[in-house]
Amino acid sequence: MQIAPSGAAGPLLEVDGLTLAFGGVRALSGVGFAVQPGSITAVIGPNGAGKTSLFNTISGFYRPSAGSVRFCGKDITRLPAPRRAALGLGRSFQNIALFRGMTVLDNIKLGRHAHLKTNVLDALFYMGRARREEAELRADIEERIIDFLEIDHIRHASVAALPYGLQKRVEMARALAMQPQILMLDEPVAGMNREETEDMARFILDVRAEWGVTVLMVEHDMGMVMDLSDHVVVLNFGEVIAQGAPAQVQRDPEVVRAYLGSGDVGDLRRRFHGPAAGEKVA
Ligand SMILES: Nc1ncnc2c1ncn2[C@@H]1O[C@H](COP(=O)(O)OP(=O)(O)OP(=O)(O)O)[C@@H](O)[C@H]1O
Repeated sequence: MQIAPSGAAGPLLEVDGLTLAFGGVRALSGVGFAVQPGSITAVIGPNGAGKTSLFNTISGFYRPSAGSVRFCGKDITRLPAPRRAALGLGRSFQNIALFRGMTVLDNIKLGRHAHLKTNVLDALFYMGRARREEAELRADIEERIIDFLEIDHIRHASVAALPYGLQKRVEMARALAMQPQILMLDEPVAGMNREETEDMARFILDVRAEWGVTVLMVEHDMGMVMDLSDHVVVLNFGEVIAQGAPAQVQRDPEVVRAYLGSGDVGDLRRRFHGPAAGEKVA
């Protein structure tokens, strides 16, 4: 099942020479990589490496001082964030950005509004079409996204009352309701326990397999990154220091150095694979 066509051949998203500074701090320096349609691409890097700055620049919240962002072959570098969302760039946030006083269903509906074809004038003069779209919208949300993410039982619950793992899932549902071609997930399993992490990993794989949505994520959980990703981009101090297949990136000496302030190679191995059987973690 695919909710949006993947568009032009070639990379779905291309970032080239992206540079961003906050006063004297260079958050991004000439960052470049491509996201292939149907792939799962992960951006990793130590704290402060520039991952969130990169996400905010791709989705249009920050304006880069140099470089470009191309989506489906089109230059979108100067496009405001809502236009990018309407084109098919959906995203979730590191700190959940849901309307906590609203229900799950209402939060998801807000995501879908980025895509409604009816504008205000249309709505005034062609109420029939608006109502049809509303009905389709409800069916779409209820039958597909809610079922898919297994949140049927909480559709009328207030978001504020939900456990963290479920709130993250609702945020993903809202992003999916935008019918994105690419789903950008900012730390999708941060703060989750092992079971919640495994559930979310399964949903990410299913989003790609069943909905044909390309995934770009920032994530600190190295086990998940290495298990799920086709392509890994490593940032350090705002620069891409390595990129490639997970196995290739793990062996890269620059990546090892970037992650190893302590010089302890075992630390990196644990970050990538978790503790070995019987191993005590300090
Ligand atoms: N709004 C801002 N104003 C000033 N400096 C900022 C701002 N946002 C980020 N920075 C700086 O830019 C650099 C990159 O930060 P960023 O948050 O993008 O890194 P990150 O890789 O996402 O870190 P983390 O893993 O801790 O979330 C850091 O030096 C940070 O202090």
